[in-house]
Formats: sequence, structure tokens, C-alpha cells
Amino acid sequence: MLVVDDEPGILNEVSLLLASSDIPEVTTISDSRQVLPYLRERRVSAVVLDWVMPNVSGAEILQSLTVEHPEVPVIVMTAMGDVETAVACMRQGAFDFLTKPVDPNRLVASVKKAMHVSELGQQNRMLKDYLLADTLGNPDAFAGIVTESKKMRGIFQYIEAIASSRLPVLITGETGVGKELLARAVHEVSGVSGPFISLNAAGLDDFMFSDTLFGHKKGAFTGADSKRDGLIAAAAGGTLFLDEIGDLNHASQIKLLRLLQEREYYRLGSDLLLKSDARIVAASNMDFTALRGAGTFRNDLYFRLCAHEFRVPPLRERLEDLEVLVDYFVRQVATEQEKPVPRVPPAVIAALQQCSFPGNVRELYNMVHHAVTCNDGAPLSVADFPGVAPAPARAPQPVDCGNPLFALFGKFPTVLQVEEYLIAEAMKLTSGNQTQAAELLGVTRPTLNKRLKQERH
Ligand SMILES: Nc1ncnc2c1ncn2[C@@H]1O[C@H](COP(=O)(O)OP(=O)(O)OP(=O)(O)O)[C@@H](O)[C@H]1O
Repeated sequence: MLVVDDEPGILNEVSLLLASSDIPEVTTISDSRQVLPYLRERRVSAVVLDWVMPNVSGAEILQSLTVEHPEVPVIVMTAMGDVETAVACMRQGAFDFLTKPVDPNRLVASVKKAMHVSELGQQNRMLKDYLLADTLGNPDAFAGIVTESKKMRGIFQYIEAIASSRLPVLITGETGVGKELLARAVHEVSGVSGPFISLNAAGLDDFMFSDTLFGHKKGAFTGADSKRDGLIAAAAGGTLFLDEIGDLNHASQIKLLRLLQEREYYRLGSDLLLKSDARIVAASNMDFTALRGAGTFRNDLYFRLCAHEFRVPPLRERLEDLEVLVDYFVRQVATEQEKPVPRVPPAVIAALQQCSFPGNVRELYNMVHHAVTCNDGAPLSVADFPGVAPAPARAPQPVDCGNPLFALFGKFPTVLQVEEYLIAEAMKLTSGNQTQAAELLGVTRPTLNKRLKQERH
């Protein structure tokens, strides 16, 4: 925090007030000429700035700050309580405007708000840099998830970005897309010491759900011969994965909501209130908009669950994963069955690319399992995959090595590939600055932003 005023008495008063309000590291400057050189050397969260000062005025400093450090919120203090000055300050980009003598409560509230905004801005920039850099901090956590898809890489990065959060995560996507694998990755990346505990909510009535999740006291009901701890206790210090959460009945939804809100629960038959620190990761292949619209899923529970949320794309939306997944599963099944690993000709991949895979990766695994099981060491063929038709013969790709498009893409690219390439190049050239990249590309910034978001989803 930097406080600038030419009157040492005010500097003293303000810095004492801020220090006693838990605002750390307050620096004061009384000579306005030192402000800009100071800010070029140091990073500050926010500035409290006097408006009328000898040498360099508050207006001049504010103007330079909004150009050189637009991310730093500036709170202007002035003895001139007139509307014109206030309007001028705010127009120039001030965060807040306070009239001297400054009300201490108002000053502290404004400084805290400015620091909060500054912190959020910094987090936002870090997240953006991180997403654009396309690197993973903890690749081992995703080692079991085979993929070549940019969309899946985007999900990995999102998971890393929310690693330190303890708020719930909601994972949606069709059956068999890999939601449980990703839930495990969320757990791995978060680095918590407790275990990953999984509960499938499908088909559980309220009693079964409550008993399995919260446990029961000895004698709570006929047949409860001993105490049961429940999965929430087993997940202490770790992650509780609730699969098929869209199937949860109404009574259980209320109990889960209470757990999420209060982090508290009761075992069946017990009035002893217990605490839980397990992180909740929930998954469903259902459409929550429809469920909420029909009243079968509570809105309040949904909003609690989706503090962080991502959708896993179905296999047909990431066909670039097909070949690596087939190779991986062929190797895995052949090894399990102690057979030589059969070759997978391109015709098999081309044929599989025509399939819609309603059961996604799980369905692909089953198909490969069947093909390898029936195979006697020869290369796999389309006939090893019942129900899959050979891909129609494709028009041969023209080859022209002198054409720069061939040199860049190795083949004649599609419009989509060229577009993706141009966007990636523009973002690289402008170091991720979307305004400049949009200018280079000749599109508006919102159009570019929308396109980048589409690529990530
Ligand atoms: N990218 C992948 N790499 C390797 N194996 C995968 C991948 N995606 C899914 N699988 C495998 O496919 C199977 C289904 O995955 P998973 O159980 O995570 O899907 P799901 O989305 O949770 O399915 P459901 O909604 O039916 O519970 C699992 O055996 C999993 O190991």
C-alpha cells in the first residue's frame, strides 16, 4: 500500500490507521516527485493519493498511473469536496474519491476494497498467463489420462488452476467420458493428505444414502448392531467423490446441502454434531438445466456444488484422441492376456472415426477388448470390430511441396485449422494481449474472446 501526501501529519495519521486495521506494509511518500520512480521499481496493491500537492500534482500522477499501471487502484483524497473534482478524478480512472478530513471507517473500507480488487486482478492475470502458456505444473497427476485433445488439456489446466481451492467441483459429461478419472486428478493435484473416497448415488434411497454417507449409531435401527462411521468420515482430510449426483432423491439433496453449507452432519440415530473437512467432487451425465427446470434438482444445491465446474467433451468431439486411446487399450489388453501386441492399421482408425460412441471411452475400450481377445496375433482389421463399417475411400490428398500451406500443415489445411493457426500465432506475437491480437486478426476483441473460449471448452 502506498500513501502519498505532502503533509507529514496526514501521512502519519493515515499510515497508523491502516496499520491498526490489519493492512500490511504501508509505505508513505511526501515528495510527489518520488512517486512514479518508486512505482517503476516496486509493485504496490493500491495507492492513496492527495490531489493538491506542490511539484507533481495528484492529477498528473493519476494520469501516468492509469497508463503505466492500470492494474493499480488509486484512491484520491482531497480537501476540495466539489462535484467537478470528484467527476474529474473518476473520469481519469480513480478507484474512489474521499474528501478531507477523511472519515477513518470510509478510508479503511475503501482501501480494503481496492486491495481485494487488486488481488483479484492479479489472480486473473496469473490464470490467463497460465492458460496461455499451455504448461502443466503437475503432469504426473494426469498420467493415466490418455489424450491428444486441446480441450482435455484445457481441462487439465483448469484443474491445476483450482488446485488450492477447497470448494466443491462439479464435473459433467456423457457416460464413459472419463469423469471419475478427472475427479481423481482433482484429488491428486490438490495435494491433500487424506484419501479419495467414492460414492455412487444412483439408485440409493434416502436411508441408504444417509447410512452410507453419514454412518449410524449403534442401535439406531433394527439390525444396527454396531456403530458405522460412513464414507464422509473415511474421506476426512481428502476428497469425497459423489458420482451420479443428478440421481439424488429430494430428501438426500437437503442433507447434502446442509453438509456443503455447514460442513456438519449427524450419524443416523445420533444427535452428536460432527464436522467434515472433505472436499466434495460431484459428477453427473445429466443435464442440470433440465433437472433444475423440472424441479428434480434443487437450485441451491446446484449452486453450492458448482463453485468450480467443467464439462468433459464426448469422444466424438475429440476424435484426435481415438488413435492414442486405441493404441493404449490394445497394448493394455494384449499385455493382460499375455499376447503379442497386434498392429492397428490406419483403416481401423478411419473406420472407428465414423462411429458416434454414445458410451464414449468405455465403449471404445470394450470394442478394443473384444477385437484383441478374438485376435490371434495378426494386424487388427475392421472385421474385428462388430457393427463398425469401413470408412468410405477418401479423395487422395493433392501433394504440392512448393505451396507454403503444405509446408506449414504437412497437407492442405481445413478452414478451421487455418483459423486456429492464425489465432495461435496472433496470441503468441502479442504475448497473449487479446486487444492487440484481435487487431492483427482484423476481428473485434469479443469475437476473438468467444473463439478462444470455444477452443477451451
Ligand atoms: N482419457 C482416458 N484415458 C484412459 N482411460 C480412459 C480415459 N477416459 C476414460 N477412460 C477409461 O474409460 C472408463 C470410463 O471412464 P470413467 O469411469 O472415468 O467415466 P465416467 O465419465 O465417470 O463414466 P460414468 O458417467 O458412466 O460414471 C474407465 O475404465 C476409464 O479408466
